[in-house]
Amino acid sequence: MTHAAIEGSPAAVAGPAPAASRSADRCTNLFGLDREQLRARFSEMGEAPYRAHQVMQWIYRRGKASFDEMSNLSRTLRSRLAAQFEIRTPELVTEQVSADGTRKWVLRLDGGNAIETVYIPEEGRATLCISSQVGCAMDCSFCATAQQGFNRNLTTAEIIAQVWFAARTLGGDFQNERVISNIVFMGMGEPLANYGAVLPAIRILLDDFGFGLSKRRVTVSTSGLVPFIDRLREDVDTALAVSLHAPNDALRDELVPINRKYPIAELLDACRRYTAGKDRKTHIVYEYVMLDGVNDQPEHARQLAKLLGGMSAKVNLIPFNPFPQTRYRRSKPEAIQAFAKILRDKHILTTTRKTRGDDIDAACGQLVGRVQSRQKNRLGGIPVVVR
Ligand SMILES: C[S@@+](CC[C@H](N)C(=O)[O-])C[C@H]1O[C@@H](n2cnc3c(N)ncnc32)[C@H](O)[C@@H]1O
Ligand code: SF4
Repeated sequence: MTHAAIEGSPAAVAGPAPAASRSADRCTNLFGLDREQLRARFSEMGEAPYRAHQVMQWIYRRGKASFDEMSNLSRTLRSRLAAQFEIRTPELVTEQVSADGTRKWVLRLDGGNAIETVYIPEEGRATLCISSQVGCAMDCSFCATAQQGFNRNLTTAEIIAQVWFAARTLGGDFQNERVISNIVFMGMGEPLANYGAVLPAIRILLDDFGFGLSKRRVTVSTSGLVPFIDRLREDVDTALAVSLHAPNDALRDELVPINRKYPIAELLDACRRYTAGKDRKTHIVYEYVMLDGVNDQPEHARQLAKLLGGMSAKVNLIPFNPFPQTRYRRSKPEAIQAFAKILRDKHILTTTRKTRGDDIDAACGQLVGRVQSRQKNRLGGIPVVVR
């Protein structure tokens, strides 16, 4: 086992290459291959690359997971594909449906781990919240996932399988119905700490699923891994949400320990680079969990307004979602309103997140899945990714 510190090159935390990219694998899970990778595999097999596109259409536009059903491919090709590839659909452990229609699925992974995926239908949109890691090593003090520790990165295939599973379970036609209009990497884990698997997953979401997701409808939420914010902009430039949660370094060091590595000034510089040259309406959403008596005072709101003044920013206040053994409490509604008013008076676009699915522990930060043999590790107080 080696320990890769967050220090240094992005590759240090990108984790191992997803299984899907190791072309020597005998049975590659097709959920893990983006268009270019699949075309390359078809070329290696001596098959016309356009066939790769046909296969992807069966999987991501028609929701099929069996080669037998791919009727525009010859019998010979279908059996060659079955010998080299698999389409491994996830195994459902439990499904819970909230009074507000939110659905939470616990999906089993190899090795006894399980992750959680949440579907949130709302007026005019339907958001799927997906996981990127089993647990999380970032150790934010107010997050239930952090309490689980970190086990491993998800592969691209495991990320994509969540979306495919949700679309199939919701019973929609992948092509014609907007069963899923938005995807947010806000489930278990820090997506930018698993960049090597998350990037191809984003490409598959944008290029191949039939929902017609634009990059504005895919949101990567991060606790602030600065080098990867820059990489994301260069590579796919999706919508970005930043978990800020505090207006000064002293408090953020305590709530979001990665701040000790990438303090607020560095983080906001990366955010400025992310929005540079874009339409002013392209905001970064700054998430701010409202913790009673901790970060919810008028002084905090004034500091936050000063910090974000002049930036393409929208603040999303998230009422804290409690979990067993937490030391925090949710801010009082009056405190949240007063906080929002201070920001709005300073012309900062501010919304308060409606808590969804909390009766089934499916709200932000409540996802725990099942994390086997936790390997959370710390180096000088900075969480490290273990691989
Ligand atoms: C679980 S995280 C996953 C994405 C990424 N790791 C991040 O921190 O942005 C998604 C969002 O939930 C927030 N969150 C975590 N724990 C929470 C809690 N107990 N109550 C409300 N929001 C929480 C995070 O701060 C973040 O904004
Ligand atoms: S808030 Fe995000 S980064 Fe922090 S521990 Fe939870 S999942 Fe990880």
